[in-house]
Formats: sequence, C-alpha cells, structure tokens
Amino acid sequence: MASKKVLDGPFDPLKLGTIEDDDDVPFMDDDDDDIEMNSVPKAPTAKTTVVVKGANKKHPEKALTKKEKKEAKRLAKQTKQTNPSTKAPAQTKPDTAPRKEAELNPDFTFEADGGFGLSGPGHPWDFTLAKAALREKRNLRAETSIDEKIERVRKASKKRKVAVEEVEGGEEIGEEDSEEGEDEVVGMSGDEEEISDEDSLSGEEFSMDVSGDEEEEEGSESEEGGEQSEDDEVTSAPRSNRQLQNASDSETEEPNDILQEKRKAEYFAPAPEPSADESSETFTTMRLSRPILKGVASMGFVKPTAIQSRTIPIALQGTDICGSAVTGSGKTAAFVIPILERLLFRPKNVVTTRVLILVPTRELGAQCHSVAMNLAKFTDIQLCLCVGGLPSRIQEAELRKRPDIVIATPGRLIDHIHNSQSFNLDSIEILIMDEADRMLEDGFAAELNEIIKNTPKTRQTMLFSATMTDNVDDLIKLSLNRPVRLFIDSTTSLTTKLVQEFIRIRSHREESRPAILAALCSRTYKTETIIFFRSKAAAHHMKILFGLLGLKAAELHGNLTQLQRLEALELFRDRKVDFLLATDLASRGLDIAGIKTVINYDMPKNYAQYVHRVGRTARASQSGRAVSLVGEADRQVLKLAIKNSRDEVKHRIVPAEVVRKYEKRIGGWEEEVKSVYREEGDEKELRKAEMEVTKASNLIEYAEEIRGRPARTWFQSEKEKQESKELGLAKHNADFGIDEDTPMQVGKKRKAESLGDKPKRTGMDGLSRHKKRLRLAREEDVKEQAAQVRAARSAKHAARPGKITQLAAPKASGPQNPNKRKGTFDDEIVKGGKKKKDGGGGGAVKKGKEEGKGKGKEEKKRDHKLGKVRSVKSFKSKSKFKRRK
Ligand SMILES: Nc1ncnc2c1ncn2[C@@H]1O[C@H](COP(=O)(O)OP(=O)(O)OP(=O)(O)O)[C@@H](O)[C@H]1O
Repeated sequence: MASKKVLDGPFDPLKLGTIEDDDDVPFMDDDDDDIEMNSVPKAPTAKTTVVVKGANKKHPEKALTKKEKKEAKRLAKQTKQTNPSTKAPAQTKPDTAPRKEAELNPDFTFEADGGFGLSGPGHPWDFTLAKAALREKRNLRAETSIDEKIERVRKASKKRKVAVEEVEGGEEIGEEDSEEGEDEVVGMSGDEEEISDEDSLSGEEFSMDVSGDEEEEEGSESEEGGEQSEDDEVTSAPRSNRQLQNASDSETEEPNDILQEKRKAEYFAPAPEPSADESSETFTTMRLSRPILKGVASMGFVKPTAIQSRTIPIALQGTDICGSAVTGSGKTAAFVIPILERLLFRPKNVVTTRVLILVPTRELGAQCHSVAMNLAKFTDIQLCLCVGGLPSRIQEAELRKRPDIVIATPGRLIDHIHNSQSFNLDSIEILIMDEADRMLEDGFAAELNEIIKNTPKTRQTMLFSATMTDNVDDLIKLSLNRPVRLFIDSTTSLTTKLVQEFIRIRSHREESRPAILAALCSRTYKTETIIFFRSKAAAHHMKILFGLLGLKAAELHGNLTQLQRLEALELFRDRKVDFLLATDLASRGLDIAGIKTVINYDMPKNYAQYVHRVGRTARASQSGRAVSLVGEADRQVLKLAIKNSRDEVKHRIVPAEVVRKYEKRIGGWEEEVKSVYREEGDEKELRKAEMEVTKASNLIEYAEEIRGRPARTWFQSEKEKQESKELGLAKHNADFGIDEDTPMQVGKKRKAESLGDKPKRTGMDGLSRHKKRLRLAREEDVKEQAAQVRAARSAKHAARPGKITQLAAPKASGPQNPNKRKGTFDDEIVKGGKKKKDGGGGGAVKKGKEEGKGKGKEEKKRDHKLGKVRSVKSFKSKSKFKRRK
C-alpha cells in the first residue's frame, strides 16, 4: 500500500513525489460510473466520443462536487486495492512505474479526425466574464454607436442626392448607381487578379526594388516613372521567391558567431530527444489526470501538437522552458495543461496564488483566461484575470481570495503589487510569459524586471512566443534556471499554409491606399478578413469609409473603451461583421477561428510584428492568405518576409481603373465623413462634461472616503518609464536589423543639428532688411531714452537739498568746538544724510523735525512729497492708534 504523504508549505514539484491515498484527484482508471460525453459538437469530419468515469453524469460540464469527490476518493482507494499498480502521474514521483495503457479505461476514446485540426467547440474562448465585470463597474450611458452615426449620415446624404436629382432633372448620381458600378467591378476584375507564374516573371522592377539598396531603388524608380502607364504606378510586378531569397541571402549573410553559440550551449540545458513515435502520441499517453483530459476533450483536442508533446512532459518536471513554434500551433494549451496538472496535486490546506501568467495585451489576457477556464472546468482550480481596462476593485476582491492562477498584464499586476493590500508574488511557483519577446521590448522591460524582482528565485519559468529570442543576454535578465530550449520551428518562419501577396504602393500613390483597400474588400476578400493599421486614426477613418461603402466592419484599437474592444472581437468572431479593422493591439496571440485573410493596410514596423500579424490566419493547420500593401519605406520588412517564406510569394495587381473608381467614390464622401467626425466630436464633449459633473458630485458625496484612500503609487517616474520604452525599442530595432532611430534618438539628433555650427538666433531671423533696420533704430531709440531718464534721475538726485547740511547749521551757530576740524563739515556735505556710521541716518528724522520748524507750509508739503520727512501717522500701527485714542 502506498505510503500516505501529507504535503505542507509551498508547492514544490519535487516534493510532490507520491500521490496520497486521500488525494481527491480522480483518475482515468477510477472505478466509477461511466459517462458518455460528446465533447466535440462541431467536429466537421469525425464524431469524438469520450467516455469518462467518475464525472458528474447529470452535469458533465460542472466541476466535481464535494460529495462526488469523496465518492471518487473512495472508489480510487478501492481501485488501488484491487489494482496496486495504479500510481500517480510521472511528475509526482519520477521513479514511479508509469501507468500502463491497459490500465486505462478502454472506453475512453478519442476518435481522431485525421490529424491536427480545429475540431473543437464553436469558440475556445469568450469574454462573458470580463464583460460582466465591466458592466458592473458603472451604468454605461447609451451612446449612439459609430454604425448608427454612419447610417444616419448615409441616409441623409442619400436623401440630399435624390433631392438634387429631382431639382436638376434626373442626372443619376444616386447610391443605386454606384452599387451597380460596384457589381460591374466585381465581375470585371475577378480573373485579372489571379496571379500566375507568368505574372510573377513579368515584373522585374518590383524584384529589383526589393533586393537593391536604397539609392539604386530611387534611381530606377525615377527612370521607370516616365515609361510606365498609370496602371503600373498603382501596382507592380513580382519576381520569383527563389530569386529574392538568393538575393537576400547574399545581402544579409552574417558571420557565424561562435562565441554566442558556445554561450547558448552553456546556458541551455540539453533538450530531451523527441520520442520517435511522436506522431502516434495522444493526450492519454501523456499520463494526465482525468479532469484535465476531460477539459482537453471538451476543447475538441484529439492529438497534441508538436509544441504540446514536447513541452508538457518537460514542464511537468518543473524545468524552465524557452519555447517557440509558429503562430497558431497551440502554445497556450502547451503551458496551461501542465500547470493545471501540477496544480491538481497542490497542498489543499494552503490556499495561495502559485501560478502567474503574463501577457502583453488585455485581449490576449482575456482569451488566455477563457481557454484556461475551459481546460480547468473539471477541476477545482481557481483563476483570476488581472488586466488593465477592467475594474481593479473587483480584481482586488478576487485576489484576496488567493486564486491558484493569476493571468495578468504587467502594468495592472504592478499596480496591484503596490496598491492592493496583502497581495504579493511571494508564493509564485510557476511564472509563464506568453509572447515573451514582446515583454522584453519597449516599455515592458522595466515592468518585467519589477515583477521578476518580486517573485521567488526558486520558481519555474516558462517563456513562449512564435518569435522567441534565444539571446542569452536577454534571457539572463529573467533569471531562468538552466532552461530547456524547445524551438519547434525557426522563429522567423511562417506557417506552411500561408499564401503571401504583396501590392506595391509607389510613393506618389500613397493616397490611393484607402481606395485599394476598399477595392480589395468589396471585390475579392469579402468576409473573415482582418485588416491591420499602424495608427488608430487610420483604422477609425477606414471604419467610417467601410460603413459608407456598406461593408460590415468592427474596429479594434486603443481609442475604444474596454467593453467596445471586447465586443468588437466577439462581433468578428461570431461573423456578425465581415471585417475587423485593428491596430497591432490585435496582432499577437489572438485566436479567431476561420480568419481567411489578413490585410496589412500598411506594413508593420518590424518583421516580428509581420509574423504575428499574418499569423492571425492559417492557424491550427488551416490555410490562409496575407495581403500586404508595401510602400517604399517598407522594403526591409518585405525583404525579410520574402526571405523567410516557405512558399512562393505573389504579387497582386489591382487594376488602375478600379482604384480610380474607388478613389472617386471615397472622394465624394468628404462631407459625410466630416459630419460623422463632427457628431463624434460633439458626443465626446458631452461625455466629457458629463464625466466632469459626475466627478464633481462624487468628490462632494464621497469626499471623506476619497481623502481617506491612500494615494496610488507606481514603481518608476514618468521620465524613467519613457526611457525604458526607448531602450527596448532601440534593442528591438538592432535585433531585427531595422535601421531606424527611436523617437528620443530623433529628438536628440534634431537638437544637435540645430545647435551645431549655426549662429544663435538673434530674434531678427527671417526679417527683411528694411524691417531689421527699423527694429535696430527702434532699439537705439529705446536705449537712448533709457540713458536720458537715468541721467535726469541722477541730476535730480544730485540737486536734492542735503538735509544734514541744513541740520548741521544751527549747531554750527552754537559754541564752536575748537578741536573740531573744518574738514569734517565739508565731508558731511559731500556724503549728505547717507552716512549712517555716526548716526547720520537715524538723526535725520529728528533733525528734520527741527528743520521743519523754520519752514513754510509749501516747503513742508514738498518735503513730504519727496519722502524726506515721514508722516507721523505712518509709524502708527492700527492698534497703537486705537490704544492712544
Ligand atoms: N491539440 C490541439 N488540437 C486541435 N486544436 C488545437 C490543439 N491545441 C490548440 N488547438 C487550437 O489551435 C488554435 C491556436 O492555438 P493557440 O492560440 O494556443 O496558438 P499559439 O501558438 O499560442 O498562437 P500565437 O503564436 O498566435 O499566440 C486554437 O484555436 C486552439 O484551440
């Protein structure tokens, strides 16, 4: 009989060696009622039937109740007695004999659907919980949505046009007309856009531009400009991928850094060889507990993906991991499954937060939380989502309950560390960083450092990203402990089922981007398309234009409220809109099943970002397409994209007449677009005013409470925050070979340039000679006047009657001191009343009074005016005056 081992204190994977007799984790082989669970309702090709024992028969979706757990425990005991070889999973005691396949319930089956594919339920995630928290926060005022505004403007514009039509006697400019035009375009252009090999070979210019250096490109472009027709200027022709790859290789080949390789070899622990029979591996052979297997089955996962089969066994041993695999290859489940499995064996008597998952964006946090909740739904493991944008009061309350897993964005987490009472990271035993390379970038580095500092050194750390760095210097900062490097694919490679297309935008055709995008989305990529923009403003502008075009789109960027952001994602996920217009906020990690196309309205600033953007399609072995509008400044990213693509890239040409047609349509909506912006501006003002009023009334109503609240603190000053952002960006640019200055570098250069050899500004730069002369003359006048005033003042000063001289006179008339030299009197005249050493100043008042005796009324008045004699009143204080009265 297995010895009973009670575990106290912090969770230690090595301590969890033996499964206790009273452990309430039910296993596959527990002798309990069978339950049939059709876990994959939407599986397209196969029906997955999972028969699990020991589950709640009536409510299989529910976690086991206490009673059920007890029953399961009793049954587990029974099973152990009848079958002594039943042991804990591998991580609980490495030397424990593994459970044999034969011991597992033979009824537990996964009917494979022919390999790795999305066979899960409708959606692996939803934001119901996050949205509920937001609604609880405040009663949101019913605002008119952007769609309502656009619709109103559209209708008004239509009416106006009809009215004009009637007045002018029927020139057809109605909307129906343009709709007809649109239909024509679709039919007309369908074939032309198909790209053949011949097309690829026909366009040498594009290829030369891609591989050549900047100066050459500019030269060739100006030559081309004269020869080409307008059509060619809008787009251009490609060359084969092989050609480009060769060119890029020769250009960017780097010397082998032996030292780096040696450091890597020393830093990383050797990765265990992948099992030869990896393809036949299933989740059941991974010796996971039954609640986890149920969770996995409910997600519709049949076979583990490559990163999952490599990661799960190593993570279960408590080893640090640095993992990378292409986008959409199931990295989330690769780290969630082993942590859930390990948490099942946590000491139940110590309730504390043991796992921290860090993500770079709020939406990714909400998604990760939802996936983890789904996988953990048959366990008693508690999760908490701590991301910005959601009410922190609710999060604080949740954190006080010590959830087992906290999923957080770095900023909000630090806020809680500093400002939420009794929350800290002292008990963290597993730290996971999703999109870890992003976390090492601009802005996050300092925050990450702060978090790492607060977690125990003994923790297990796991890092994941499709573009994961294996730069030892970066990883050292995260204080990993001999991590295992699990790089399934190259960090630069894209999924095999991704088709890449590029559309060239010449510098003088930059303003055609909206028209090209409108043409693409109206005629070719009509649904399940995500469009990326560099700026929020561009995404919003396009949202208005899409609305006027009658295209159903949702926008996702930082100018929206958190609720709007989550709702936009859900609208797109549920196919209620055909397009998602997003900034890079949505480029990492977001998993929306069935995205067919990713369009880059403008290229991202670096190649890693490109990998993540286009990685929103062709996920989980599905196919997809990425279409990028490439400007002159984007060639570096384009070059890398082509170099690293596994298949041939294509060049798309949108016919010039189509572009012109859309330009005309968009151009005709200037007024409509303006009125939408105007309406938005008015609403914004109103909202602002309302907020001010609410704020003021809250300040009055809750004054005491507000004053009583401790001020929120942050770990760095605003300047430090800015600097760390800057550092991260500079490093990232260096990593990806991006020859671009950071904003601070640009500022410094500009300042240095302006200060350089240039003479200092005189205040007359840019003035005409005439004006300069006038100003100089005026300045001379001013100087002269000032000199005159000074001279007059000093003359007046010198002409003042010397008080001491007059005071001394009566004395002089008295009996003469025979010893007194005459010269002393002369000195007094020269020095006047200023001589204080001998009491000259103090004596002046007294003397003045005496002097006043002999003066006339007019003379006295003048002396007062000149301040020679102080008014008696001026010495009296009010109180003194009263007292005297
Ligand atoms: N074993 C599996 N079998 C089938 N589908 C799976 C499996 N594991 C994960 N998936 C599905 O694959 C999709 C992509 O997973 P996930 O979002 O974890 O990818 P990722 O590698 O983290 O991507 P990214 O690099 O973009 O963050 C999800 O829809 C998920 O449900």
